[in-house]
Amino acid sequence: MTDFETILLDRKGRVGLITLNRPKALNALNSQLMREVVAAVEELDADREIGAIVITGSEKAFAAGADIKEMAPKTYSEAYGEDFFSDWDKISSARTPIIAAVSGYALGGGCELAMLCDFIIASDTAKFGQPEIKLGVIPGIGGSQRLTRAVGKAKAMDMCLTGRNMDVEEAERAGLVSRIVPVAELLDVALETATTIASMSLPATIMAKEAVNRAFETTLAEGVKFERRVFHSTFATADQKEGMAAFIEKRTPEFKHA
Ligand SMILES: CC(C)(O)CC(=O)SCCNC(=O)CCNC(=O)[C@H](O)C(C)(C)COP(=O)(O)OP(=O)(O)OC[C@H]1O[C@@H](n2cnc3c(N)ncnc32)[C@H](O)[C@@H]1OP(=O)(O)O
Repeated sequence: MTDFETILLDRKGRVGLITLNRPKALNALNSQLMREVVAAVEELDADREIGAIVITGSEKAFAAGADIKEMAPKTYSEAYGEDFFSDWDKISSARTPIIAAVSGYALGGGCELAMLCDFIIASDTAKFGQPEIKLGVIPGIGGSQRLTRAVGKAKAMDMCLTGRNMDVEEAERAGLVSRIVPVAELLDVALETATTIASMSLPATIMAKEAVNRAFETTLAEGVKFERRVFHSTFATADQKEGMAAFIEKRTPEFKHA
């Protein structure tokens, strides 16, 4: 396991928990934190004993965005030359389901990190925003694309052009957040949810994630065809036999994740 300084990595049964841990900077995403989050996701994703991942921050801030102090002096040729922020794409390539457990500020890169996860469970104190416009830039980790897909053009334009924050009720109504829970219960609910996911057949959860994500990248007809082919392939797994046998025998399935 890698040593981490700006995140904490725990394993809780079949769930991997990544906690952003730069409290003095409200979890501002500097290059070290970014490297560590990507490395932790890759490590957990490669571990067949892990069936779901939770990424969380502190009560005050999931993350207040990319580290403005680190980023401010960058030149165009540095940003372009190093393909600044492209490493974050590795999070969306993870096959294991990832839940963002968001409390407090999820701004700029913080909102984008939450949207790189598969869904967001938020506390009643969560605030989401893409305030980059106020800094003279635009989102750079997919905010203009993923926010638009999540909440539609009108709200995404409003957020990206004014830089205003959404409170959690607005975010839930708009479809950015799957559930709102009291702040004191956020981590427990996220871990319980992740444990539920991790108790399902791992091949089936990976296939379900891939199928839902395909909906954003293809036509309806192609997406339905993709889903059907993947559905057919579940009949090659031991877990399909076990899941259906367990239903018929009125018992809890014992998935082998194979
Ligand atoms: C990835 C891209 C391309 O999409 C771009 C981005 O993500 S750009 C960044 C977008 N985020 C922001 O613009 C939010 C910046 N932060 C704030 O507006 C405020 O900090 C706040 C509203 C979230 C919270 O305000 P407050 O409670 O008053 O706390 P502060 O005193 O402002 O902050 C405490 C401490 O944290 C540092 N901090 C906060 N955010 C960042 C950040 N994004 N980068 C670097 N540092 C940040 C802040 O400077 C304070 O530290 P000190 O200066 O006191 O040492």
